[in-house]
Amino acid sequence: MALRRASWTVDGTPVLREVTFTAPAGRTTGLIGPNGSGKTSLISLLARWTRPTSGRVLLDGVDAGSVPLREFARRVAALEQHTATELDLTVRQVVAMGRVPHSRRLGFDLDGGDDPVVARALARVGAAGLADRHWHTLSGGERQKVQVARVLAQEPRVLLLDELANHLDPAAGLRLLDLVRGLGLTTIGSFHDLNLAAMFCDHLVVLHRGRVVAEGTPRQVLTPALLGEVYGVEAVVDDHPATGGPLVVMCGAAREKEEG
Ligand SMILES: Nc1ncnc2c1ncn2[C@@H]1O[C@H](COP(=O)(O)OP(=O)(O)OP(=O)(O)O)[C@@H](O)[C@H]1O
Repeated sequence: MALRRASWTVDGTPVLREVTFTAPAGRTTGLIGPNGSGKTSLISLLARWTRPTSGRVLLDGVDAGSVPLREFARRVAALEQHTATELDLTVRQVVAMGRVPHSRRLGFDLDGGDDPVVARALARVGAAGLADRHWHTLSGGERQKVQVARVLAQEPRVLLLDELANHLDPAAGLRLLDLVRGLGLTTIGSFHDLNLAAMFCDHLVVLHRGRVVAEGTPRQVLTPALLGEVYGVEAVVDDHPATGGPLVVMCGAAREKEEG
């Protein structure tokens, strides 16, 4: 999946500015950048929840907007940062929603009844025991796992993950990221935790005020100079003792510049 000079402007305010990058096929691309830099907005463009004001979103080399929606949903699955909390559905039904693009009938079996893909997806994220629970009774971390099961049930080729590690304890976050990486899909995810991004991504794209300001491997991108410029932090970048990749150690935040 790729963006070519994609911009998104809301009420005259540019949120994304001429963003261009290609997510390597079958690899994990991490979007990083400070609060408000445009990560969620970028995922929204890729997921077709919003349209670029100018520029293009490409899926397999063609304009993503020209791919019929059902076909698009068979190829691309997205995990939102905030999912509705008030759904009156069981967990199995939520995961079964991932099967909608594959259903031949109009409508679909909301119970996900005998669909083995639904059961398998729940088992893969360690949430089989939650299948009959009501969605609105789940904790934040349990919801996150169930949403991952939903996107797995969609059997996509491209995965878009906005803050996958949100709400998850360290072990649960690492397990889900391991699972996702092991799928070998083209994955694009946003991260606040730079060390998780470094561990799980082959490629990083750094956003700052809606622009791409750096791109490359975690080792190329995560430098003290870039972290200072983009995040306003003093940081040391060491070698991770387990992965051999970069390990970011925050030493302090520079004073915030006053607006105006
Ligand atoms: N629908 C909208 N209307 C107006 N402004 C918006 C809208 N969506 C996003 N923005 C603004 O665009 C900017 C980028 O927001 P976005 O949510 O993409 O950033 P982000 O990098 O995901 O931030 P965070 O790390 O805080 O989640 C922010 O200043 C936000 O207020």
